Amino acid sequence: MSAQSMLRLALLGAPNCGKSSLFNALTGGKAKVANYPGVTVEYRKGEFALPSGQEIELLDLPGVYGDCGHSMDERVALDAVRGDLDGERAPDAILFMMDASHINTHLHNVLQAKNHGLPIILVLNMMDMAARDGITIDLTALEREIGIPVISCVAVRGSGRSLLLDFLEDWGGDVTHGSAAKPDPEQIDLKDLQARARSITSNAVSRVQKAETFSQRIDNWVLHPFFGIILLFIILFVMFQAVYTWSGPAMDLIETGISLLQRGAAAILPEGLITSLVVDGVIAGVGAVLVFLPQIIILFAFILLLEASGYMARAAFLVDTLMAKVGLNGRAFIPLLSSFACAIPGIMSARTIEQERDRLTTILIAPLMTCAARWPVYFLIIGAFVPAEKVGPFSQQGLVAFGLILVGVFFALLMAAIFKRTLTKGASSGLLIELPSYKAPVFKDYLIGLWDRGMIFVNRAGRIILPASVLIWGLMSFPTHATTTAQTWAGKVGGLIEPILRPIGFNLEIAISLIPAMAAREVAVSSLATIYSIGEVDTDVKLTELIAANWTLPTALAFLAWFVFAPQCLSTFAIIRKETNSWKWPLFAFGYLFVLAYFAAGITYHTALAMGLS
Ligand SMILES: Nc1nc2c(ncn2[C@@H]2O[C@H](COP(=O)(O)OP(=O)(O)OP(=O)(O)O)[C@@H](O)[C@H]2O)c(=O)[nH]1
Ligand SMILES: [Mg+2]
Repeated sequence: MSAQSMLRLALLGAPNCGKSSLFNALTGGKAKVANYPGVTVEYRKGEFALPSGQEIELLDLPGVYGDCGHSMDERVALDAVRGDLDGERAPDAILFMMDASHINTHLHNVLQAKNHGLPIILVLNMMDMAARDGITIDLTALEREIGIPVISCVAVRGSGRSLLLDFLEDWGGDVTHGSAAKPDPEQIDLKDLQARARSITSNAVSRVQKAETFSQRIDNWVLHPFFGIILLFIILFVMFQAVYTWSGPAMDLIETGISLLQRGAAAILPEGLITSLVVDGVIAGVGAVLVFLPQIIILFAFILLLEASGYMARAAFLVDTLMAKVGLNGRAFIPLLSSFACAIPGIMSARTIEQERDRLTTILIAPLMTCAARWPVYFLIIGAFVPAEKVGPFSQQGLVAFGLILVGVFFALLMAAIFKRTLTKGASSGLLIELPSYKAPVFKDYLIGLWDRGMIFVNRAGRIILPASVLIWGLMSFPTHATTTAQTWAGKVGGLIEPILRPIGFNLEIAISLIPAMAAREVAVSSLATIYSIGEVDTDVKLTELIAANWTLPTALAFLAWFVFAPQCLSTFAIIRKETNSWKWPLFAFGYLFVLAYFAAGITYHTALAMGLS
């Protein structure tokens, strides 16, 4: 079948109604799915075929609340439907999706969407949730009143999608042949549209009067002004404790594996440069980062659970007052929280913020959230200098990690307050967020999500850390007559920036490791591993032990302080450049983060020295 006759359908609808879930299920796509509004901020294409052979190209779009496109993500969705996206034709028809459990508040949106002038059907998703909440919908009456086909759906279940697929068999043919009905437009103003929607729902939707829904009952506690905050704090605290206390055995296993591999390679390969390249360069470098995989998995096991359950949006609601105090838009919470995985999706999800200035403030502070690439650095230094003991029932290392994250958050809030009073002055609006219903995670999606996060970490080891380790090994190994690090090529390159870093307590090895860390922050760890492995004959000595033996405590603390700000991630600046469409803001972000990192490291170093730490 030619590309021309492939049917292009767009998934339109309010945020969090299940568009990406359906998209993934039908096309085998990997769009991010989570239980809060504003997950998808960019369009995505995928394909699938109906049993009849009809091929369909499906567009997953960001959620929209109407047809105005107040924020950047909404504009992407509306442009896609109107055929205004660069290099993309308009879709042939619209699958308008709606969360059936929120039909009363959302119905006017589908009436408005009829104005796009494309064949359209209403996919009433989450029928299972509607049933849980005691909502019954008369689909025939609804269809008659709105004047377009209405299909019920449970996107996350195979059986829940079958009605939709059956319907598409016939309708798809009609759309292809141009015989599918185009709806009559409803060119009336929003108020009248809402009134009409109300009258339709009063005829077609009935609701068993329950005193409180399941979600409301839980929210009495979760959103409580006092207990709610305590619960949020406990959740975050337990998360970081778990990262430390549960990861031990798996880490030991990986460490043993790596050292066996090193010994095996040393035994098989001929003595000399090749062995050194494999053992000290590749295995030591890549292994030094891979050993933190268990921690990353545990961290994401928590984050994904919070995202899927519907708690994330509640957390945003709880901290809204605090955010407003520093002048941050309530919508900034979710982009900032996403930045704990990586600043790049975080910065992109700032698209959900309507006010341009607030979006910019959020983008500028997103790199201060502790991204997954910073974890290996924290783990390494904490592992080397903080004893693995308990303070009461708590892991001391977990407490320090939690502290570092809070420092990052504190500075993010501080910088936001400063930016909002200077660069990005202007009123912010409060948080208007629709709280999703609580849901148990879809187990398969949860595991896939966890697997994907783990693979991102492992792939980076292959794509970035491996070449960087080979590079550092090369620079460290030549000229072959060099007897000290300073005499090697790496030493010469590192020596260029070392004088700038010496006043803040950094040694030559750190200076060298920071250069390839421009590619990814965790490369600092793999580079240190390679640098120290080359001088070390015994492969069983752990990197933490080498660092503990070679660095003073003030240097280690300064290094940690540097990484709270860690300006050096090139991909972050590339995405800031793209999202702000200017060079000014990435350069500014780099500049301010660099100054902060430098002073934080310097102050930490000299304070530690003055306190007599060594
Ligand atoms: N119980 C139930 N949960 C569903 C159903 N469809 C989706 N979900 C869940 O609803 C949440 C939101 O799903 P998404 O697919 O991310 O929603 P979206 O419309 O793409 O959201 P945005 O990208 O924010 O616009 C996720 O937690 C899904 O697992 C359904 O039919 N039943
Ligand atoms: Mg989505």
